[in-house]
Amino acid sequence: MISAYPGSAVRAAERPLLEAGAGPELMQKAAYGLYRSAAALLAQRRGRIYGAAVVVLAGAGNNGGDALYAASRLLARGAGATAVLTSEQAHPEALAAFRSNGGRVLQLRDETVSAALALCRESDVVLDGVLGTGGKGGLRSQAAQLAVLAPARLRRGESPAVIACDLPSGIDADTGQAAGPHLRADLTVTFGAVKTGLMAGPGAEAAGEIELVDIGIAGYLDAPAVQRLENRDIAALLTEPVPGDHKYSRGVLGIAAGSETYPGAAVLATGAALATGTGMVRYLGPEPVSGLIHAAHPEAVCADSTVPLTHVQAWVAGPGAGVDEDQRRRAVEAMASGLPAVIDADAIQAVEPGLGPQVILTPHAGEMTGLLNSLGERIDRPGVEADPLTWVRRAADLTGATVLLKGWATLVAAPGGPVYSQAEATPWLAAAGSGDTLSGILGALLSTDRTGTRGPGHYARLAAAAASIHGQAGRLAAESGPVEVSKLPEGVRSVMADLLHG
Ligand SMILES: NC(=O)C1=CN([C@@H]2O[C@H](COP(=O)(O)OP(=O)(O)OC[C@H]3O[C@@H](n4cnc5c(N)ncnc54)[C@H](O)[C@@H]3O)[C@@H](O)[C@H]2O)[C@@H](O)CC1
Ligand SMILES: Nc1ncnc2c1ncn2[C@@H]1O[C@H](COP(=O)(O)OP(=O)(O)O)[C@@H](O)[C@H]1O
Ligand SMILES: [K+]
Repeated sequence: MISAYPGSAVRAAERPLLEAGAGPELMQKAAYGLYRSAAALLAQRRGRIYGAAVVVLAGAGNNGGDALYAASRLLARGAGATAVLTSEQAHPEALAAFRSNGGRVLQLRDETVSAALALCRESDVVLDGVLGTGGKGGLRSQAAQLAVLAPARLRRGESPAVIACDLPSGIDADTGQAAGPHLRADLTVTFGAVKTGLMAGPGAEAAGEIELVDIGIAGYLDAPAVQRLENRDIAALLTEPVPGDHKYSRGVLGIAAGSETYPGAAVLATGAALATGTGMVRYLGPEPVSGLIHAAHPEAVCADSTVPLTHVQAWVAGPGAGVDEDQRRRAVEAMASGLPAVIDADAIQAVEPGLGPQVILTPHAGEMTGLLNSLGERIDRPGVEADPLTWVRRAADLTGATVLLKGWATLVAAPGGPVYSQAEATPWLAAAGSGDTLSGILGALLSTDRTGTRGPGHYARLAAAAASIHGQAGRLAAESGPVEVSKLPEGVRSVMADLLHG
């Protein structure tokens, strides 16, 4: 489990140590961790550190100090380094150490911006030490022009690799918002604790990989604000059949999805649920859709019945439901059933406040915007995308349901409770029908759930697990080319096999 804390909480945890005079020691620990990561990356890419070209973007504060000290260590191993100072001030001791190890300095001004960008582009690694947890708003003045730098992962290039010191400069350490221009990284080396701003929204997109450097403040932190499940956490949530099982005891999933207009959604959700290991799918919907489901998945049991007359352990309602009135009624019945229920796509329009955490809403940003406005908030889609952490919490609190907000980092909030962020996905998953498979995966996890846990956050954990399995299946599929959503269940089966037996 990865735990993340707002930048403000990390600063508060550091305070007693700073007051006790441990500031320089903390900075050396941070800088050493940054140096180690940069050295490993350089060794991997070019075989050795000697002769590497390093650029440090250094702001006025301690973030610049960390980056300058890290670069000093690279200088000591034979790298060449230039510090681009984005402010008239720089951390004095760190800059002195950098100079005395042979580092060159370029003051960023209007007339040196293009030289600075050229230096970055010709370098092997750029250390972003412009702003850290002390940053307010986006990059300003000439530093804003550095935001055009694209990390190697976004250019499919070898160099320069961009390493963010603590967090990408210009990103809000608490929310992940980008109030203005910001830098983007291949790797973020973060100090003391992962910041929540690296787990959500623009911050998650800008961070790249995340590495945590322990600087000895863990004992001063309270409960995390956001968590991320790792595979061992997900494995602990999964249920395997045991010798005495029969199809009903393994868990039956009811799926009320698809319509004459959008029949495929039901096929995709069913396929994904079966690949995740539900014992049985009972499908409710119109005959033409049942026919397609039977053709693709003969094991599914289909009827044109109602939710109360159908015996299952969990529901999925909404994918591809369109304006089908029967499917809408089934979604409302599923929400009222008291059973775990995934409410997706068109069914989200039927949501009313007063739900319980066993109801899991799975909007994308557009559906989230509609939901929030129907609940009295005034927010547009760009507003949701800019600060998804705030809005996913708000939606959970307003509805009483668990809310999963899809995106590059998928966020899950339990009402009044924990928040999870999963970022295993690939942008190849931004494809029609991809969300339908996510609801099938989540439905299957809910139907087979035998952990016996019903405490706060349990449904959020299962939803986070589903998002991770979906994301990992997408990554696996993308290894052999563009993702064909109808083939995604094959990836889901492999990911499940690894989780269960890996
Ligand atoms: N406090 C500590 O104990 C430790 C802090 N560390 C590092 O220190 C960082 C925090 O350092 P600071 O508090 O000095 O803050 P920062 O280095 O994040 O930046 C603060 C400076 O930038 C200016 N500034 C703020 N927003 C700006 C903007 N939008 N455009 C231009 N200038 C802006 C401020 O006026 C101030 O001079 C952490 O992120 C981390 O990298 C590490 O050395 C570990 C220990
Ligand atoms: N840029 C992205 N990077 C990674 N995953 C993404 C991205 N955009 C969307 N996804 C994922 O793809 C899925 C898309 O779901 P959704 O928009 O509901 O699709 P549909 O309604 O067509 O089935 C979600 O799981 C979402 O998290
Ligand atoms: K930074």
